[in-house]
Amino acid sequence: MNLVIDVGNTYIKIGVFDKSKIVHKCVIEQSDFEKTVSILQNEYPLITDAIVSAVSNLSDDFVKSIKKKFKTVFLDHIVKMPFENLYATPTTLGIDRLALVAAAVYQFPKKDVLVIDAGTCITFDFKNQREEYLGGAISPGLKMRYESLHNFTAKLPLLEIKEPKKTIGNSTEEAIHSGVVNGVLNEIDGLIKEYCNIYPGLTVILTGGDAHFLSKRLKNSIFATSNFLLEGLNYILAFNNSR
Ligand SMILES: Nc1ncnc2c1ncn2[C@@H]1O[C@H](COP(=O)(O)OP(=O)(O)OP(=O)(O)O)[C@@H](O)[C@H]1O
Ligand SMILES: CC(C)(CO)[C@@H](O)C(=O)NCCC(=O)O
Ligand SMILES: [K+]
Repeated sequence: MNLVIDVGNTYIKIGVFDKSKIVHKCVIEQSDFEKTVSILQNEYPLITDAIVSAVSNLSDDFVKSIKKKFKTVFLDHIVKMPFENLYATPTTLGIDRLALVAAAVYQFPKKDVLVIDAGTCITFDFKNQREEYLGGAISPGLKMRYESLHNFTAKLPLLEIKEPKKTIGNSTEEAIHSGVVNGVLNEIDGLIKEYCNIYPGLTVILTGGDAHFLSKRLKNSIFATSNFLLEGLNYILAFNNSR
């Protein structure tokens, strides 16, 4: 069994996989990591291997504690990937984006796929039918947009994410919800449309912490899935262990 760990910008997401099937998933704060891994180890004593993807530098203690317990792959720009990376600056590409593209290659081989990950940031990542990764886009996530309106102004309150009641926001709160939520929805719908103009048979995946909230409100047809990145990491682990 495999322990699959996605260290995001805000949370750590952990999946336990039995071959290609996810049997357990949790989202935790960074500070609960050690405790959670011990609990999982007791619950799933058959875990032998682990893979870690991190968007930031991991502490030496973190690396040591995982290595001691499992045979571990730390995803970096050198680990072998099932696609060709045509990003102009491949070594600055986010590790999480590498994992998302790997998931797209395994689940939708020989297809044009756009992966949208709505988390701390919203990332767009495109791979074509030839399994070439071309790049995409990075923009602020929902929570970040609410926070930046508050942080960079004197008067705007910090609001929790909420569906706007109307397009024409008629109060400060409604105007912010309309701007942030409708802004993100129109951005996603608009970019999907632009990609579809170039790649008519495009498959669109929406994942990340805000995928569920957004998917119900998007015009375009998409696959919404919360485990896409973890599945990508599990595939990369299998791919590298079989070599
Ligand atoms: N229980 C929750 N607490 C806080 N934010 C949440 C929660 N559930 C969903 N979210 C949303 O999830 C987003 C955070 O993204 P995600 O859960 O994908 O993980 P992350 O580690 O923060 O980000 P990433 O993986 O993109 O680095 C925020 O924009 C927030 O609106
Ligand atoms: C964009 C984020 C922050 C999204 O988690 C991450 O993928 C990252 O730090 N990327 C590095 C820059 C890049 O991908 O080109
Ligand atoms: K993201």
